[in-house]
Amino acid sequence: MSDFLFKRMTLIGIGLLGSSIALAARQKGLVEHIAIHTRSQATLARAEELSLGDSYHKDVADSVKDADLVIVCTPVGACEAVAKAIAPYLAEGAIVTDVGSVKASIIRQMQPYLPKTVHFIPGHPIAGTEQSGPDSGFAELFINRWCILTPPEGTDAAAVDKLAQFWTVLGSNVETMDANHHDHVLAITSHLPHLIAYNIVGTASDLEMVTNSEVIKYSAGGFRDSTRLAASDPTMWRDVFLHNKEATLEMLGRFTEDLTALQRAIRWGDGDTLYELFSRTRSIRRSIIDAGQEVDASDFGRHIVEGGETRAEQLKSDDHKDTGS
Ligand SMILES: NC(=O)C1=CN([C@@H]2O[C@H](COP(=O)(O)OP(=O)(O)OC[C@H]3O[C@@H](n4cnc5c(N)ncnc54)[C@H](O)[C@@H]3O)[C@@H](O)[C@H]2O)C=CC1
Ligand SMILES: O=C(O)C(=O)Cc1ccc(O)cc1
Repeated sequence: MSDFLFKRMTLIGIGLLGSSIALAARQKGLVEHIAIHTRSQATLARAEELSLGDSYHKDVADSVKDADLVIVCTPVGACEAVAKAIAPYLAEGAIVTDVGSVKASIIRQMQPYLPKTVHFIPGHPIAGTEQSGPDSGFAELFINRWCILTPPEGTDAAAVDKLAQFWTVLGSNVETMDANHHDHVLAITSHLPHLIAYNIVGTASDLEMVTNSEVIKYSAGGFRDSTRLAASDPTMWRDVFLHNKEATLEMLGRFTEDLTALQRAIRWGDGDTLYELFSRTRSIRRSIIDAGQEVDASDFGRHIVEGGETRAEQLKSDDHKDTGS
């Protein structure tokens, strides 16, 4: 009997998430063989240079043959095409999962094409950085992070347990959730913050009275910390918003109303409203830090930034500075 949890893991897409899974699964001895397919020949060649897998496949059908675990690590918008392409070649009993940042759309895109003989269990590791591509991966990405599984009704419980075990060994805390609920939660905790970061950079770059070089020069005044997410991959985030349209628009509507209330308070010199909100939000933000969600495994992969501090160190010291009343 082998000790491997899976004999052959196929990764479709080998960017930040795919390469991190490859490195972590190898480090933990979870899989015997790692097969890699990705759309671009140059990326596949780079994955091979980095020795991320054991076999590299131009042909997606070829990559999934005999796999007992298939993880789709492409942008969300590619998942329907991937499901169509792999469906006829999947081994009976294989677990097919993904890492996409939205979940209901993944089920709509993939489930109709996948045979009933496989276990389809959508997943989302809430773990990442603003980097992308096969060079950006690192084995510690998933440590102490949540991984949400959204198995459709009727999914085999033993298969869900086996996939949960995979993520647990990679260091994650696993939770199962309804896909629609996932999409609402992530709309506010992840998708809206990214949209705001993209927007604030866009607004700043369009200003006539402030130059781009001034924005860069004086970015320590809040701009840098609040806009890191705007460096994230444009294809990935285009797909997230197109595929989590309803929940994002709902959260954006709420956000816009609240922002209008703040605009009003500033216009009318209503300091009490501003003070009350800022006090409440400060204590919420501090409780997130206290819960240990801020300085996380993804900081292992971050580049050292100016001044020799990592993002984690910066955040720690910034929070420290913040403690005055
Ligand atoms: N970047 C992040 O922080 C996180 C991303 N995710 C999700 O993980 C997925 C992948 O994201 P990243 O790894 O960051 O993206 P990435 O841009 O680093 O990598 C995507 C990979 O997919 C490949 N690809 C694109 N279309 C393809 C197709 N049709 N067939 C095969 N390969 C294709 C690309 O060549 C690339 O290798 C996305 O769905 C994203 O929503 C989930 C958690 C965190
Ligand atoms: O860089 C960050 O802080 C992120 O928020 C990474 C991230 C991006 C997308 C996800 O679905 C989950 C995590």
